[in-house]
Amino acid sequence: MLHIKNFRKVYGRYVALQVDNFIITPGIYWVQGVNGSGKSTLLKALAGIIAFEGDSILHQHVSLKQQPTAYRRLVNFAEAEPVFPDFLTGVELIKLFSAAKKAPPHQPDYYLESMQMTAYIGDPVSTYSSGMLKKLALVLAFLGQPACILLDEPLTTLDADSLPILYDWIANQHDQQGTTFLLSSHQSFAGQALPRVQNLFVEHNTLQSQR
Ligand SMILES: Nc1ncnc2c1ncn2[C@@H]1O[C@H](COP(=O)(O)OP(=O)(O)OP(=O)(O)O)[C@@H](O)[C@H]1O
Repeated sequence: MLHIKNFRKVYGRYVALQVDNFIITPGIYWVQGVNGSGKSTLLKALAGIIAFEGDSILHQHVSLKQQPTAYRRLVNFAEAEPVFPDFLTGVELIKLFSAAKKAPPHQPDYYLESMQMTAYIGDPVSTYSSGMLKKLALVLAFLGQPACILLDEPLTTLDADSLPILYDWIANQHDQQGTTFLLSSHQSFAGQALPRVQNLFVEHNTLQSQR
């Protein structure tokens, strides 16, 4: 359960997003909103990547503001358009994230094999296509034992073969670990392969469960 409390994000004088009190119960959520509505702002803030007023509290006691390290170990995030230092290889990034997230040994192997990434994962990320970078960002977001995984525009740049694999990862992680997912998109959800998806809307500079 994620409790968003007295949330306010301003860019200069512009109030991009305000969420007074919102509880996200365990589940898989499709966070929908038009371009510029504030989806990335919400996910980055909840991931602890950008500063905001208010707090995000996991499981009623792990506060992003009070226990930032513990919170960030439990809340994983993949950017819409991931950027990594060019000179690092996928393997090095996986090692870095595995250490930070305390991932069990060999946890990445399943993801790398199922998304057919083993042939290039040892290469520098400067040689990756946008889809290859996206897959790497998705693998990194599953490392450790996250209570919550935030995926910003997870479907963009993924090829048709990779989509059902990602849906399998999400469904298995949710069923086996109880991980909550927030998946943002400007489109309606159309992935029948993923059951029990609930809708959330970022509209009118706030987060709501109904239009
Ligand atoms: N760093 C920033 N500085 C100033 N304004 C920003 C910044 N980042 C976002 N904004 C503004 O905040 C609002 C929300 O942006 P955000 O990127 O969160 O939207 P989004 O819903 O993710 O959009 P998209 O679907 O196009 O990715 C927009 O009006 C945007 O112009």
